[in-house]
Amino acid sequence: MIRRAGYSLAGLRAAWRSERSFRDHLAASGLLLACMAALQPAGWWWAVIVLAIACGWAFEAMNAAFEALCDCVHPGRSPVIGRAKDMASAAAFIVNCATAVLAMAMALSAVAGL
Ligand SMILES: Nc1ncnc2c1ncn2[C@@H]1O[C@H](COP(=O)(O)OP(=O)(O)OP(=O)(O)O)[C@@H](O)[C@H]1O
Repeated sequence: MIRRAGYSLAGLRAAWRSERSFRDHLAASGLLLACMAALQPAGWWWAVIVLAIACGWAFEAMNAAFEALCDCVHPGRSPVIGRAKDMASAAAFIVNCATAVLAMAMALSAVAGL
């Protein structure tokens, strides 16, 4: 159990070091959490947004792992690899868009006092 958690932390470190989009994502998450601390939305918003942020991190990590695997298995250019990477990127993009919509809804409801 502890050994497996160590592998996971090593994976997080690798994603942090090698993937700019992963670092950008963590920075955006910190900013969103800081906005929430300032806006003080209803308690359930914290659960929803933290879950969305965690999904975003997970998808970014999976996307980074998939890209690394593609580059290892097929180092040269290939339209199939390009499409596969685009689709993995689209998966992370969808989660990030959903998080952005939730963040806007949270901000509106906090400002409106709901
Ligand atoms: N081997 C390849 N063959 C063809 N197209 C590729 C290849 N590698 C990357 N691409 C294209 O370049 C895009 C960016 O790929 P790259 O591996 O550089 O990811 P990245 O810059 O880290 O992107 P992300 O922000 O999604 O992490 C891919 O989505 C794909 O369209």
